[in-house]
Amino acid sequence: MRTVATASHLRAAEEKVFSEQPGVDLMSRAADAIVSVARVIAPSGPVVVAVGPGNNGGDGLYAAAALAGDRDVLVWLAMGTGHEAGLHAADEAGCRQVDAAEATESLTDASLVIDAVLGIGGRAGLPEHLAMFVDAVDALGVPVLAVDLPSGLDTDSGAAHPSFRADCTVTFAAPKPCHVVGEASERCGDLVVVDIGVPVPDTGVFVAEESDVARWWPVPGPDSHKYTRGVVGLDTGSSHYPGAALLGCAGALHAGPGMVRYLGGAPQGLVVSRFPSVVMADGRVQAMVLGSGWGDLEDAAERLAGALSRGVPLVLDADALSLLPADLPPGSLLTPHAGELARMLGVQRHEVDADPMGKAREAASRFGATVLLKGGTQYVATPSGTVTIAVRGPAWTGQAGSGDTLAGACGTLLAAGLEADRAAILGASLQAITASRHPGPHPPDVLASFFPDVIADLVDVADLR
Ligand SMILES: NC(=O)C1=CN([C@@H]2O[C@H](COP(=O)(O)OP(=O)(O)OC[C@H]3O[C@@H](n4cnc5c(N)ncnc54)[C@H](O)[C@@H]3O)[C@@H](O)[C@H]2O)[C@@H](O)CC1
Ligand SMILES: Nc1ncnc2c1ncn2[C@@H]1O[C@H](COP(=O)(O)OP(=O)(O)O)[C@@H](O)[C@H]1O
Ligand SMILES: [K+]
Repeated sequence: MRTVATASHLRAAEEKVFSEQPGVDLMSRAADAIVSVARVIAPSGPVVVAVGPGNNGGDGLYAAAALAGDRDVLVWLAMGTGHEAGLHAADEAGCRQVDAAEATESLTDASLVIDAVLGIGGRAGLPEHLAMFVDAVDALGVPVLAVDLPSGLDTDSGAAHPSFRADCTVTFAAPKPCHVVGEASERCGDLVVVDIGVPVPDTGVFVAEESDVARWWPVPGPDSHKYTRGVVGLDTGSSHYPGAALLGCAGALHAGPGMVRYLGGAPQGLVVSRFPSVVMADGRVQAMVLGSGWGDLEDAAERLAGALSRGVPLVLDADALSLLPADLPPGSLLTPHAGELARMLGVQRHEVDADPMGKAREAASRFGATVLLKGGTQYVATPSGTVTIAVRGPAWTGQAGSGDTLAGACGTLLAAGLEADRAAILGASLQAITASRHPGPHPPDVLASFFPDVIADLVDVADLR
Protein backbone atom coordinates (compact mmCIF):
# COMPACT_ATOMS: atom_id res chain seq x y z
CA MET A 1 0.00 0.00 0.00
CA ARG A 2 1.14 3.48 -0.66
CA THR A 3 0.12 6.60 1.18
CA VAL A 4 -1.70 9.14 -0.98
CA ALA A 5 -0.73 12.75 -0.25
CA THR A 6 -2.21 16.05 -1.38
CA ALA A 7 -0.22 19.03 -2.66
CA SER A 8 -0.34 20.72 0.74
CA HIS A 9 0.79 17.54 2.53
CA LEU A 10 3.74 17.39 0.16
CA ARG A 11 4.64 21.04 0.52
CA ALA A 12 4.65 20.74 4.31
CA ALA A 13 6.86 17.64 4.12
CA GLU A 14 9.26 19.37 1.71
CA GLU A 15 9.47 22.48 3.87
CA LYS A 16 10.41 20.34 6.83
CA VAL A 17 13.24 18.76 4.79
CA PHE A 18 14.50 22.20 3.75
CA SER A 19 14.43 23.53 7.30
CA GLU A 20 16.18 20.47 8.71
CA GLN A 21 18.69 20.08 5.89
CA PRO A 22 19.49 23.55 4.51
CA GLY A 23 20.95 23.35 1.01
CA VAL A 24 19.58 19.89 0.27
CA ASP A 25 19.23 19.48 -3.49
CA LEU A 26 15.90 17.74 -4.03
CA MET A 27 15.62 19.00 -7.58
CA SER A 28 18.71 17.08 -8.77
CA ARG A 29 17.32 13.91 -7.25
CA ALA A 30 14.03 14.49 -9.03
CA ALA A 31 15.85 15.17 -12.30
CA ASP A 32 17.99 12.02 -11.95
CA ALA A 33 14.84 9.92 -11.62
CA ILE A 34 13.29 11.55 -14.68
CA VAL A 35 16.43 10.89 -16.71
CA SER A 36 16.51 7.18 -15.74
CA VAL A 37 12.90 6.68 -16.75
CA ALA A 38 13.29 8.75 -19.94
CA ARG A 39 16.18 6.51 -21.02
CA VAL A 40 14.01 3.42 -20.57
CA ILE A 41 11.03 4.83 -22.49
CA ALA A 42 13.13 6.32 -25.30
CA PRO A 43 16.76 5.16 -25.28
CA SER A 44 17.75 7.41 -28.19
CA GLY A 45 16.41 10.13 -30.47
CA PRO A 46 15.52 13.78 -29.99
CA VAL A 47 13.69 14.83 -26.83
CA VAL A 48 11.36 17.84 -26.56
CA VAL A 49 11.08 19.25 -23.04
CA ALA A 50 8.11 21.54 -22.39
CA VAL A 51 9.13 23.68 -19.42
CA GLY A 52 6.96 25.75 -17.07
CA PRO A 53 7.85 28.73 -14.87
CA GLY A 54 8.26 26.99 -11.50
CA ASN A 55 10.12 24.13 -9.90
CA ASN A 56 8.38 21.54 -12.06
CA GLY A 57 10.06 23.26 -14.99
CA GLY A 58 13.29 23.26 -12.95
CA ASP A 59 13.14 19.46 -12.67
CA GLY A 60 12.63 19.29 -16.43
CA LEU A 61 15.53 21.64 -17.18
CA TYR A 62 18.04 19.67 -15.10
CA ALA A 63 16.79 16.47 -16.73
CA ALA A 64 17.18 18.14 -20.14
CA ALA A 65 20.76 19.09 -19.29
CA ALA A 66 21.62 15.50 -18.33
CA LEU A 67 20.00 14.04 -21.44
CA ALA A 68 21.78 16.51 -23.74
CA GLY A 69 25.04 14.63 -23.17
CA ASP A 70 24.22 12.08 -25.84
CA ARG A 71 21.21 13.29 -27.87
CA ASP A 72 19.40 16.34 -29.22
CA VAL A 73 17.33 18.03 -26.54
CA LEU A 74 14.96 20.86 -27.42
CA VAL A 75 13.72 23.07 -24.60
CA TRP A 76 10.50 25.04 -25.00
CA LEU A 77 9.69 27.62 -22.31
CA ALA A 78 5.97 27.00 -22.62
CA MET A 79 5.00 29.84 -20.25
CA GLY A 80 7.72 32.26 -21.39
CA THR A 81 10.01 31.87 -18.37
CA GLY A 82 11.84 29.10 -16.57
CA HIS A 83 13.85 28.26 -13.44
CA GLU A 84 16.97 30.40 -13.81
CA ALA A 85 19.64 28.00 -12.60
CA GLY A 86 18.00 25.11 -14.45
CA LEU A 87 17.94 27.14 -17.64
CA HIS A 88 21.61 27.95 -17.25
CA ALA A 89 22.43 24.26 -16.78
CA ALA A 90 20.41 23.31 -19.86
CA ASP A 91 22.09 26.02 -21.99
CA GLU A 92 25.54 24.95 -20.80
CA ALA A 93 24.80 21.34 -21.64
CA GLY A 94 23.87 22.24 -25.22
CA CYS A 95 20.09 22.09 -25.12
CA ARG A 96 18.51 24.15 -27.88
CA GLN A 97 15.78 26.62 -26.94
CA VAL A 98 12.84 26.61 -29.35
CA ASP A 99 9.57 28.50 -29.62
CA ALA A 100 6.07 27.00 -29.77
CA ALA A 101 6.09 26.58 -33.55
CA GLU A 102 9.46 24.84 -33.60
CA ALA A 103 8.55 22.66 -30.62
CA THR A 104 5.45 21.51 -32.48
CA GLU A 105 7.29 20.95 -35.78
CA SER A 106 10.01 18.94 -34.06
CA LEU A 107 7.44 16.44 -32.78
CA THR A 108 7.60 14.50 -36.05
CA ASP A 109 11.17 13.37 -35.22
CA ALA A 110 10.87 13.33 -31.43
CA SER A 111 11.34 10.09 -29.51
CA LEU A 112 9.94 11.59 -26.30
CA VAL A 113 8.16 14.64 -24.90
CA ILE A 114 8.91 15.53 -21.30
CA ASP A 115 6.05 17.48 -19.74
CA ALA A 116 7.67 19.68 -17.10
CA VAL A 117 5.20 22.54 -17.35
CA LEU A 118 3.21 22.34 -14.11
CA GLY A 119 3.37 20.17 -11.03
CA ILE A 120 1.80 20.50 -7.60
CA GLY A 121 1.83 24.30 -7.94
CA GLY A 122 -0.24 24.23 -11.13
CA ARG A 123 -3.77 25.49 -11.49
CA ALA A 124 -6.10 23.09 -13.32
CA GLY A 125 -6.45 23.42 -17.10
CA LEU A 126 -4.14 24.46 -19.92
CA PRO A 127 -3.81 27.72 -21.82
CA GLU A 128 -4.89 27.48 -25.45
CA HIS A 129 -1.39 27.35 -26.94
CA LEU A 130 -0.45 24.42 -24.68
CA ALA A 131 -3.70 22.60 -25.40
CA MET A 132 -2.83 22.83 -29.10
CA PHE A 133 0.63 21.42 -28.44
CA VAL A 134 -0.91 18.52 -26.48
CA ASP A 135 -3.25 17.80 -29.42
CA ALA A 136 -0.27 17.70 -31.76
CA VAL A 137 1.60 15.32 -29.43
CA ASP A 138 -1.44 13.05 -29.21
CA ALA A 139 -2.03 13.12 -32.97
CA LEU A 140 1.55 11.99 -33.65
CA GLY A 141 1.55 9.48 -30.80
CA VAL A 142 4.86 10.72 -29.34
CA PRO A 143 5.45 9.09 -25.91
CA VAL A 144 5.01 11.53 -23.01
CA LEU A 145 6.81 11.41 -19.68
CA ALA A 146 5.12 13.69 -17.15
CA VAL A 147 7.16 15.22 -14.36
CA ASP A 148 5.23 14.82 -11.09
CA LEU A 149 1.84 14.91 -12.85
CA PRO A 150 0.44 15.56 -16.31
CA SER A 151 0.22 19.35 -16.53
CA GLY A 152 -3.35 20.63 -16.50
CA LEU A 153 -4.62 18.20 -13.87
CA ASP A 154 -5.65 19.35 -10.42
CA THR A 155 -3.21 17.59 -8.06
CA ASP A 156 -5.86 16.90 -5.46
CA SER A 157 -8.74 15.54 -7.53
CA GLY A 158 -9.60 13.02 -10.20
CA ALA A 159 -11.27 15.62 -12.42
CA ALA A 160 -10.59 15.40 -16.15
CA HIS A 161 -9.34 18.94 -16.82
CA PRO A 162 -7.61 19.56 -20.16
CA SER A 163 -4.12 18.14 -19.62
CA PHE A 164 -1.20 16.24 -21.07
CA ARG A 165 -1.85 12.51 -21.51
CA ALA A 166 1.21 10.71 -20.24
CA ASP A 167 2.53 7.25 -20.98
CA CYS A 168 4.46 7.45 -17.74
CA THR A 169 4.45 9.81 -14.79
CA VAL A 170 7.40 10.13 -12.42
CA THR A 171 6.20 11.50 -9.12
CA PHE A 172 7.99 12.18 -5.87
CA ALA A 173 7.54 10.81 -2.34
CA ALA A 174 3.92 9.66 -2.70
CA PRO A 175 1.10 9.36 -5.23
CA LYS A 176 -1.27 12.32 -5.24
CA PRO A 177 -5.06 12.00 -5.67
CA CYS A 178 -4.84 12.82 -9.41
CA HIS A 179 -2.65 9.73 -9.90
CA VAL A 180 -5.08 7.28 -8.36
CA VAL A 181 -8.67 8.51 -8.66
CA GLY A 182 -11.13 9.33 -11.41
CA GLU A 183 -10.44 10.10 -15.04
CA ALA A 184 -7.31 12.02 -14.10
CA SER A 185 -5.62 8.76 -13.11
CA GLU A 186 -6.13 7.47 -16.66
CA ARG A 187 -4.01 10.37 -17.95
CA CYS A 188 -0.95 9.38 -15.90
CA GLY A 189 0.03 6.15 -17.66
CA ASP A 190 2.46 4.02 -15.65
CA LEU A 191 3.14 5.66 -12.32
CA VAL A 192 6.69 5.64 -10.95
CA VAL A 193 6.94 6.88 -7.36
CA VAL A 194 10.46 8.00 -6.46
CA ASP A 195 11.91 8.54 -3.00
CA ILE A 196 13.84 11.82 -3.20
CA GLY A 197 14.35 12.07 0.55
CA VAL A 198 11.04 13.73 1.41
CA PRO A 199 9.38 11.64 4.13
CA VAL A 200 5.93 10.38 3.27
CA PRO A 201 3.39 12.23 5.42
CA ASP A 202 0.78 10.39 7.44
CA THR A 203 -2.52 11.13 5.67
CA GLY A 204 -4.77 8.16 6.43
CA VAL A 205 -5.41 7.71 2.69
CA PHE A 206 -3.83 4.80 0.87
CA VAL A 207 -3.84 3.15 -2.51
CA ALA A 208 -3.60 -0.63 -2.85
CA GLU A 209 -1.21 -2.31 -5.26
CA GLU A 210 -1.15 -5.77 -6.82
CA SER A 211 1.58 -6.77 -4.40
CA ASP A 212 -0.79 -6.14 -1.47
CA VAL A 213 -3.34 -8.51 -2.95
CA ALA A 214 -0.62 -11.15 -3.31
CA ARG A 215 0.59 -10.60 0.25
CA TRP A 216 -2.79 -10.55 1.98
CA TRP A 217 -4.64 -13.23 0.05
CA PRO A 218 -5.66 -15.97 2.53
CA VAL A 219 -3.89 -19.15 1.51
CA PRO A 220 -4.97 -22.42 3.19
CA GLY A 221 -2.36 -24.26 5.26
CA PRO A 222 -1.73 -28.02 5.32
CA ASP A 223 -4.16 -28.52 8.22
CA SER A 224 -6.90 -26.27 6.86
CA HIS A 225 -10.32 -27.73 6.17
CA LYS A 226 -13.55 -26.31 4.88
CA TYR A 227 -14.65 -24.87 8.21
CA THR A 228 -11.32 -23.25 9.03
CA ARG A 229 -11.07 -21.84 5.51
CA GLY A 230 -14.48 -20.27 5.99
CA VAL A 231 -18.10 -20.98 5.20
CA VAL A 232 -19.95 -18.14 3.54
CA GLY A 233 -23.74 -18.02 3.46
CA LEU A 234 -25.51 -16.17 0.68
CA ASP A 235 -29.01 -14.83 1.07
CA THR A 236 -29.10 -13.12 -2.30
CA GLY A 237 -31.38 -13.26 -5.33
CA SER A 238 -35.12 -13.82 -5.40
CA SER A 239 -37.73 -15.29 -7.71
CA HIS A 240 -37.69 -11.95 -9.55
CA TYR A 241 -33.91 -11.77 -9.73
CA PRO A 242 -32.66 -15.37 -9.69
CA GLY A 243 -29.52 -14.42 -11.63
CA ALA A 244 -28.22 -12.49 -8.64
CA ALA A 245 -28.02 -15.78 -6.72
CA LEU A 246 -25.86 -17.31 -9.46
CA LEU A 247 -23.65 -14.24 -9.74
CA GLY A 248 -23.08 -14.06 -5.97
CA CYS A 249 -22.26 -17.79 -5.86
CA ALA A 250 -19.89 -17.37 -8.81
CA GLY A 251 -18.03 -14.59 -7.01
CA ALA A 252 -17.95 -16.44 -3.70
CA LEU A 253 -16.88 -19.81 -5.13
CA HIS A 254 -14.11 -18.45 -7.35
CA ALA A 255 -12.56 -16.50 -4.49
CA GLY A 256 -11.69 -19.79 -2.74
CA PRO A 257 -14.08 -20.43 0.19
CA GLY A 258 -14.20 -23.56 2.34
CA MET A 259 -17.89 -23.82 1.54
CA VAL A 260 -20.72 -21.76 0.08
CA ARG A 261 -24.23 -22.18 1.50
CA TYR A 262 -27.06 -20.73 -0.57
CA LEU A 263 -29.85 -19.60 1.75
CA GLY A 264 -31.76 -17.19 -0.51
CA GLY A 265 -35.08 -17.19 -2.32
CA ALA A 266 -34.03 -18.07 -5.88
CA PRO A 267 -34.97 -21.58 -7.13
CA GLN A 268 -32.56 -24.01 -5.45
CA GLY A 269 -32.39 -26.26 -8.53
CA LEU A 270 -31.10 -23.34 -10.55
CA VAL A 271 -28.21 -22.75 -8.17
CA VAL A 272 -27.20 -26.35 -7.68
CA SER A 273 -27.44 -27.25 -11.36
CA ARG A 274 -24.96 -24.49 -12.13
CA PHE A 275 -22.77 -24.85 -9.02
CA PRO A 276 -22.96 -28.41 -7.63
CA SER A 277 -20.59 -27.68 -4.73
CA VAL A 278 -22.95 -25.08 -3.26
CA VAL A 279 -24.73 -26.47 -0.18
CA MET A 280 -28.43 -25.71 0.14
CA ALA A 281 -28.83 -26.78 3.77
CA ASP A 282 -28.71 -24.16 6.49
CA GLY A 283 -25.97 -24.49 9.09
CA ARG A 284 -22.88 -22.86 10.48
CA VAL A 285 -21.46 -19.89 8.54
CA GLN A 286 -18.63 -17.48 9.32
CA ALA A 287 -20.02 -14.62 7.20
CA MET A 288 -23.20 -13.83 5.30
CA VAL A 289 -23.89 -11.86 2.11
CA LEU A 290 -27.31 -10.27 1.85
CA GLY A 291 -29.29 -8.03 -0.44
CA SER A 292 -28.06 -8.46 -4.03
CA GLY A 293 -31.09 -9.11 -6.22
CA TRP A 294 -33.64 -8.98 -3.41
CA GLY A 295 -35.76 -6.39 -5.21
CA ASP A 296 -38.69 -5.52 -2.97
CA LEU A 297 -38.87 -8.82 -1.07
CA GLU A 298 -41.68 -8.70 1.49
CA ASP A 299 -39.68 -10.58 4.10
CA ALA A 300 -36.45 -8.59 3.62
CA ALA A 301 -36.50 -7.27 7.21
CA GLU A 302 -36.99 -10.80 8.62
CA ARG A 303 -34.15 -12.10 6.47
CA LEU A 304 -31.84 -9.37 7.73
CA ALA A 305 -32.93 -10.01 11.34
CA GLY A 306 -32.20 -13.73 10.88
CA ALA A 307 -28.73 -12.97 9.55
CA LEU A 308 -28.06 -10.53 12.39
CA SER A 309 -28.99 -13.19 14.95
CA ARG A 310 -26.11 -15.35 13.68
CA GLY A 311 -23.67 -12.78 15.08
CA VAL A 312 -21.25 -13.13 12.15
CA PRO A 313 -19.91 -10.32 9.95
CA LEU A 314 -22.26 -9.39 7.14
CA VAL A 315 -21.77 -8.07 3.62
CA LEU A 316 -24.79 -5.89 2.97
CA ASP A 317 -25.33 -5.09 -0.70
CA ALA A 318 -27.97 -3.47 -2.89
CA ASP A 319 -31.49 -3.78 -1.44
CA ALA A 320 -30.25 -4.66 2.06
CA LEU A 321 -28.61 -1.22 2.23
CA SER A 322 -31.99 0.45 2.66
CA LEU A 323 -32.66 -1.56 5.84
CA LEU A 324 -29.51 -0.83 7.80
CA PRO A 325 -29.93 -1.71 11.48
CA ALA A 326 -28.56 0.47 14.26
CA ASP A 327 -26.05 -2.13 15.42
CA LEU A 328 -24.26 -4.03 12.72
CA PRO A 329 -22.15 -7.01 13.79
CA PRO A 330 -18.46 -6.08 14.17
CA GLY A 331 -16.46 -6.50 11.00
CA SER A 332 -19.40 -5.94 8.65
CA LEU A 333 -19.08 -4.47 5.18
CA LEU A 334 -21.47 -2.27 3.21
CA THR A 335 -21.06 -2.28 -0.59
CA PRO A 336 -23.06 0.60 -2.10
CA HIS A 337 -22.60 2.22 -5.50
CA ALA A 338 -22.85 6.02 -5.58
CA GLY A 339 -26.66 6.08 -5.87
CA GLU A 340 -27.08 3.69 -2.95
CA LEU A 341 -24.60 5.65 -0.84
CA ALA A 342 -26.55 8.85 -1.53
CA ARG A 343 -29.75 7.17 -0.30
CA MET A 344 -27.98 5.83 2.80
CA LEU A 345 -26.81 9.34 3.69
CA GLY A 346 -29.99 11.15 2.61
CA VAL A 347 -28.09 13.31 0.11
CA GLN A 348 -28.25 13.82 -3.65
CA ARG A 349 -26.23 11.59 -5.97
CA HIS A 350 -24.28 14.60 -7.29
CA GLU A 351 -23.08 15.28 -3.74
CA VAL A 352 -21.52 11.82 -3.62
CA ASP A 353 -20.00 12.35 -7.08
CA ALA A 354 -18.51 15.66 -5.90
CA ASP A 355 -16.80 14.10 -2.87
CA PRO A 356 -16.85 10.31 -3.08
CA MET A 357 -14.06 9.80 -0.57
CA GLY A 358 -15.60 12.13 1.99
CA LYS A 359 -19.03 10.58 1.62
CA ALA A 360 -17.70 7.02 1.92
CA ARG A 361 -15.88 8.07 5.11
CA GLU A 362 -19.01 9.76 6.45
CA ALA A 363 -21.08 6.61 5.89
CA ALA A 364 -18.47 4.40 7.56
CA SER A 365 -18.52 6.65 10.59
CA ARG A 366 -22.31 6.97 10.70
CA PHE A 367 -23.08 3.24 10.31
CA GLY A 368 -20.08 1.95 12.24
CA ALA A 369 -19.09 -0.40 9.42
CA THR A 370 -16.55 -0.52 6.61
CA VAL A 371 -17.91 0.93 3.36
CA LEU A 372 -16.81 -0.15 -0.11
CA LEU A 373 -18.00 2.57 -2.48
CA LYS A 374 -18.12 0.90 -5.91
CA GLY A 375 -17.54 2.53 -9.27
CA GLY A 376 -14.67 3.47 -11.57
CA THR A 377 -12.64 4.37 -8.49
CA GLN A 378 -13.38 2.14 -5.47
CA TYR A 379 -12.98 3.60 -1.99
CA VAL A 380 -12.79 1.45 1.13
CA ALA A 381 -13.54 3.61 4.17
CA THR A 382 -13.34 2.37 7.75
CA PRO A 383 -15.15 3.73 10.81
CA SER A 384 -11.77 4.91 12.13
CA GLY A 385 -11.48 7.25 9.14
CA THR A 386 -8.86 5.58 6.94
CA VAL A 387 -9.58 5.27 3.24
CA THR A 388 -7.92 2.86 0.83
CA ILE A 389 -8.39 3.04 -2.91
CA ALA A 390 -8.55 -0.40 -4.51
CA VAL A 391 -6.48 -1.37 -7.55
CA ARG A 392 -8.10 0.17 -10.61
CA GLY A 393 -9.59 -1.87 -13.45
CA PRO A 394 -10.98 -1.28 -16.94
CA ALA A 395 -14.30 0.52 -17.24
CA TRP A 396 -16.18 -2.33 -18.86
CA THR A 397 -16.31 -4.02 -15.44
CA GLY A 398 -19.11 -1.52 -14.76
CA GLN A 399 -22.03 -3.72 -15.83
CA ALA A 400 -25.12 -5.16 -14.21
CA GLY A 401 -24.15 -8.05 -12.01
CA SER A 402 -20.51 -7.08 -11.36
CA GLY A 403 -21.52 -5.85 -7.92
CA ASP A 404 -23.24 -9.18 -7.15
CA THR A 405 -20.10 -11.19 -7.91
CA LEU A 406 -18.00 -8.69 -5.96
CA ALA A 407 -20.26 -9.02 -2.90
CA GLY A 408 -19.90 -12.82 -3.10
CA ALA A 409 -16.11 -12.59 -3.28
CA CYS A 410 -16.03 -10.19 -0.33
CA GLY A 411 -18.21 -12.64 1.63
CA THR A 412 -15.70 -15.43 1.03
CA LEU A 413 -12.87 -13.22 2.28
CA LEU A 414 -14.80 -12.17 5.40
CA ALA A 415 -15.58 -15.82 6.11
CA ALA A 416 -11.87 -16.57 5.83
CA GLY A 417 -11.36 -14.26 8.78
CA LEU A 418 -10.13 -11.11 7.08
CA GLU A 419 -10.96 -7.72 8.51
CA ALA A 420 -13.72 -6.01 6.52
CA ASP A 421 -11.40 -3.41 4.98
CA ARG A 422 -8.94 -6.06 3.78
CA ALA A 423 -11.81 -8.17 2.40
CA ALA A 424 -13.16 -5.17 0.50
CA ILE A 425 -9.77 -4.05 -0.82
CA LEU A 426 -8.91 -7.59 -1.93
CA GLY A 427 -12.31 -8.33 -3.47
CA ALA A 428 -12.51 -5.08 -5.43
CA SER A 429 -8.86 -5.25 -6.47
CA LEU A 430 -9.15 -8.89 -7.56
CA GLN A 431 -12.10 -8.04 -9.80
CA ALA A 432 -10.19 -5.10 -11.31
CA ILE A 433 -6.93 -7.02 -11.82
CA THR A 434 -8.83 -9.92 -13.38
CA ALA A 435 -10.56 -7.56 -15.80
CA SER A 436 -7.20 -6.03 -16.74
CA ARG A 437 -5.55 -9.39 -17.29
CA HIS A 438 -8.48 -10.98 -19.15
CA PRO A 439 -9.54 -8.16 -21.44
CA GLY A 440 -13.14 -8.69 -22.36
CA PRO A 441 -15.79 -7.61 -22.22
CA HIS A 442 -16.83 -10.69 -20.26
CA PRO A 443 -20.08 -10.96 -18.33
CA PRO A 444 -19.51 -10.82 -14.56
CA ASP A 445 -19.84 -14.57 -13.92
CA VAL A 446 -17.32 -15.33 -16.69
CA LEU A 447 -14.97 -12.73 -15.26
CA ALA A 448 -15.32 -14.38 -11.84
CA SER A 449 -14.39 -17.73 -13.40
CA PHE A 450 -10.94 -16.22 -14.12
CA PHE A 451 -10.38 -15.27 -10.45
CA PRO A 452 -8.56 -18.54 -9.64
CA ASP A 453 -6.02 -18.04 -12.47
CA VAL A 454 -5.31 -14.55 -11.23
CA ILE A 455 -5.10 -15.58 -7.57
CA ALA A 456 -2.72 -18.40 -8.49
CA ASP A 457 -0.57 -15.98 -10.41
CA LEU A 458 -0.57 -13.34 -7.69
CA VAL A 459 0.02 -15.60 -4.74
CA ASP A 460 3.20 -17.65 -4.79
CA VAL A 461 2.00 -20.70 -6.71
CA ALA A 462 3.92 -22.99 -4.41
CA ASP A 463 1.69 -21.89 -1.53
CA LEU A 464 -1.37 -23.23 -3.31
CA ARG A 465 -0.03 -26.78 -3.75
N1 LIG B 1 9.63 22.05 -3.59
C1 LIG B 1 10.71 21.37 -3.92
O1 LIG B 1 11.77 21.52 -3.42
C2 LIG B 1 10.66 20.37 -4.94
C3 LIG B 1 9.76 20.52 -5.97
N2 LIG B 1 9.81 19.73 -7.00
C4 LIG B 1 9.05 20.07 -8.20
O2 LIG B 1 8.44 21.31 -8.06
C5 LIG B 1 7.07 21.24 -8.40
C6 LIG B 1 6.31 22.28 -7.68
O3 LIG B 1 6.91 23.50 -8.03
P1 LIG B 1 6.22 24.90 -7.88
O4 LIG B 1 5.67 25.06 -6.52
O5 LIG B 1 7.20 25.89 -8.34
O6 LIG B 1 4.97 24.82 -8.82
P2 LIG B 1 4.84 24.43 -10.36
O7 LIG B 1 6.17 24.35 -11.01
O8 LIG B 1 3.97 23.26 -10.42
O9 LIG B 1 4.03 25.67 -10.98
C7 LIG B 1 3.99 26.93 -10.39
C8 LIG B 1 4.14 28.04 -11.41
O10 LIG B 1 3.27 27.87 -12.50
C9 LIG B 1 2.37 28.98 -12.60
N3 LIG B 1 1.08 28.40 -12.98
C10 LIG B 1 0.37 27.55 -12.23
N4 LIG B 1 -0.72 27.13 -12.90
C11 LIG B 1 -0.68 27.74 -14.10
C12 LIG B 1 -1.54 27.69 -15.22
N5 LIG B 1 -2.63 26.94 -15.25
N6 LIG B 1 -1.19 28.43 -16.29
C13 LIG B 1 -0.08 29.19 -16.28
N7 LIG B 1 0.77 29.26 -15.24
C14 LIG B 1 0.47 28.54 -14.17
C15 LIG B 1 2.38 29.62 -11.25
O11 LIG B 1 2.06 30.97 -11.33
C16 LIG B 1 3.82 29.37 -10.83
O12 LIG B 1 4.66 30.32 -11.45
C17 LIG B 1 6.68 19.83 -8.07
O13 LIG B 1 5.56 19.42 -8.79
C18 LIG B 1 7.94 19.08 -8.46
O14 LIG B 1 7.93 18.81 -9.84
C19 LIG B 1 10.92 18.79 -7.14
O15 LIG B 1 11.97 19.50 -7.68
C20 LIG B 1 11.31 18.19 -5.86
C21 LIG B 1 11.63 19.25 -4.89
N1 LIG C 1 -16.02 2.70 -14.56
C1 LIG C 1 -15.80 1.51 -13.95
N2 LIG C 1 -14.60 0.92 -14.08
C2 LIG C 1 -14.36 -0.27 -13.50
N3 LIG C 1 -15.26 -0.94 -12.76
C3 LIG C 1 -16.45 -0.39 -12.57
C4 LIG C 1 -16.79 0.85 -13.16
N4 LIG C 1 -18.05 1.15 -12.80
C5 LIG C 1 -18.48 0.14 -12.02
N5 LIG C 1 -17.52 -0.79 -11.88
C6 LIG C 1 -17.65 -2.07 -11.14
O1 LIG C 1 -18.87 -2.64 -11.50
C7 LIG C 1 -19.59 -3.09 -10.36
C8 LIG C 1 -20.95 -2.45 -10.35
O2 LIG C 1 -21.63 -2.80 -9.21
P1 LIG C 1 -23.16 -2.42 -9.04
O3 LIG C 1 -23.41 -1.03 -9.51
O4 LIG C 1 -23.54 -2.77 -7.67
O5 LIG C 1 -23.85 -3.38 -10.08
P2 LIG C 1 -24.89 -4.57 -9.88
O6 LIG C 1 -25.69 -4.24 -8.67
O7 LIG C 1 -25.70 -4.55 -11.13
O8 LIG C 1 -24.09 -5.80 -9.76
C9 LIG C 1 -18.73 -2.81 -9.17
O9 LIG C 1 -18.09 -4.01 -8.84
C10 LIG C 1 -17.71 -1.84 -9.66
O10 LIG C 1 -16.51 -2.19 -9.13
K1 LIG D 1 4.17 18.18 -15.32
